[in-house]
Amino acid sequence: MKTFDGLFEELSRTAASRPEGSGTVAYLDAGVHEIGKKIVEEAAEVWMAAEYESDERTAEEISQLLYHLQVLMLAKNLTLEDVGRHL
Ligand SMILES: N=c1c2ncn([C@@H]3O[C@H](COP(=O)(O)OP(=O)(O)OP(=O)(O)O)[C@@H](O)[C@H]3O)c2ncn1[C@@H]1O[C@H](COP(=O)(O)O)[C@@H](O)[C@H]1O
Repeated sequence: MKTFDGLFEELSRTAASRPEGSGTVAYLDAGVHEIGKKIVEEAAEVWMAAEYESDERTAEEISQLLYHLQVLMLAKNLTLEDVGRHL
């Protein structure tokens, strides 16, 4: 099972190596504005799933929101420590 920190390490490597066909690279190239729109979309999907769908679907939507938040962190060169010190 993947953890939040483990995914961030993986995405950091992906951002540095820029493998062919990576969705993460495509989002990073699209920029903060597009990543931000994706975060708002995924947040709404989390809300709708929590109200009207199963726990499994809600967990899936939460995973997608967490992914897009991490992509934004990478786009802004923010580290886990930058975020963690506000928790
Ligand atoms: N965990 C995720 C992940 N969660 C969500 N997403 C992206 O978020 C999208 C889900 O959003 P939607 O439900 O709106 O689906 P969609 O309509 O197809 O969205 P769009 O791609 O059109 O924006 C997916 O299509 C992926 O592009 C993710 N993309 C990648 N990962 C993981 O990130 C790692 C690196 O991925 P790549 O960069 O693609 O190699 C791998 O371990 C992947 O499993």
